[in-house]
Amino acid sequence: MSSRTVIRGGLVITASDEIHADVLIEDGRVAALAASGTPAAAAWTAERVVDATGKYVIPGGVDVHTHMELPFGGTFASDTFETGTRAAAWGGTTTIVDFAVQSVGRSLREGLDAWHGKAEGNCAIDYGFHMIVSDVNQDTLKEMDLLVEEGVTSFKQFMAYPGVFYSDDGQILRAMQRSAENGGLIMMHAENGIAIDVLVEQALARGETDPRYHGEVRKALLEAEATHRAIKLAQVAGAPLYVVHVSAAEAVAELARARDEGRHVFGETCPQYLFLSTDNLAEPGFEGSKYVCSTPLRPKEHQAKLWQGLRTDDLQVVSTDHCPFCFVGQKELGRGDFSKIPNGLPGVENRMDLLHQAVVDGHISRRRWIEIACAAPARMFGMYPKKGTLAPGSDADVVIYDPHAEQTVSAETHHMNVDYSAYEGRRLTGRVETVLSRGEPVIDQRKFAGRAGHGLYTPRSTCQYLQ
Ligand SMILES: NC(=O)NCCC(=O)O
Ligand SMILES: [Zn+2]
Ligand SMILES: [Zn+2]
Repeated sequence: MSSRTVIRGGLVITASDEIHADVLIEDGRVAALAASGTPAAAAWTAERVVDATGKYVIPGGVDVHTHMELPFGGTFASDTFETGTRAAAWGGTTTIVDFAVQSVGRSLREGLDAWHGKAEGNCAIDYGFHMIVSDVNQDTLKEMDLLVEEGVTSFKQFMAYPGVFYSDDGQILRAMQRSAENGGLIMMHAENGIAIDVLVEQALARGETDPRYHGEVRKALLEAEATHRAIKLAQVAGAPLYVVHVSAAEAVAELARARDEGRHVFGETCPQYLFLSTDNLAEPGFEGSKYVCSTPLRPKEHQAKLWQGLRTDDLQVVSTDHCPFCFVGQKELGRGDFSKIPNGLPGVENRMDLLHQAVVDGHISRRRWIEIACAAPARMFGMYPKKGTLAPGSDADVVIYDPHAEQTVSAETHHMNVDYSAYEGRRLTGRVETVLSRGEPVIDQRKFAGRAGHGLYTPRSTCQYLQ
């Protein structure tokens, strides 16, 4: 039996258009859009009519960098797929791409199966997977081909974290060569981890143990150097490259230069680098641990270059790198030694609102908001136009967004399973009102109406900027 919903009277915003239009949804997909008030739109009948007058009607957010339940530093990221995807929906995100992890000595398949096991039946919104490749060998390289065929088309490698996720330049080159052949996209954590470990050891020996030293040893120059090296390795391999969580102005410059040369090099940044800084890492007592992530927060001056990169398309995507650890019992593991603080910040619920605030503040346009948060991530990782836009045939992942509502961000009211907010007390203009996932309400007028298990696994095609 077919089910129909009509959303009436809102301003529909996609990456390319803004139009006062009604949206007809049939069987979980967008069936048609028509200018509000026209006879075509007026003729539509439906079981459910949503009034969006005075609101924005936007595609659901696509967050292509999350770490639900990630094992890190002797503990696990505190959001499960159930709690994390519910929180994502509250924040207007309707698709996540999380990172399955290959452990050293194990196969990609084993890691991927484990992540399917964690996610299946638990998600409130749709999800896909990238694969973290921690152990490049002949078997792994062959497995990469199979994963691309089955819809896991992107692989993260780490130039940081020696002894954990780290790959050396030879391993990186081999994986890049393979991805040049099989169409996969290498996602790079670009920091010189070997040099950073020397600086960590020296800082600790000087008694510099507070969280702020995490930012000092993970130098912008070592992010820039690794970014440059990754770009050159990709060039040698003839492979495209996507650099994750870019935080340093110097790294943006490396990306810009490569793009000016016409290379297939892409960059992602995250809200924490746009809205937070080393001032947060230096908060008194052990408060700074709440802001420990890698790449680290940078001095405020870097933010202008990140915004500029987002406006000029030297950076294409804003994702969260959502990787929450509670202050009590988890971040506290690093009291007396900043290198033992689990790395990562919560944010899956905050991204769409923070980026809307960037619209209000004049950093980006409304359409660029949708581009960097919905359309570009969907294209980058092979999900467009099913995800990331509102067009006939797209999944009806729709957010009714109130651009005038005021909110104060707080751990008291957020839905992420973590005991603090990185944005505590921040006043924001704009708020999610209703969220549909494939036509079904997940958030209905600020009440949770979804269910664990509604979210489906989404296999992906290869990067659509290269097709
Ligand atoms: N970013 C971070 O600090 N934690 C998550 C793991 C990663 O993305 O490197
Ligand atoms: Zn990383
Ligand atoms: Zn990450």
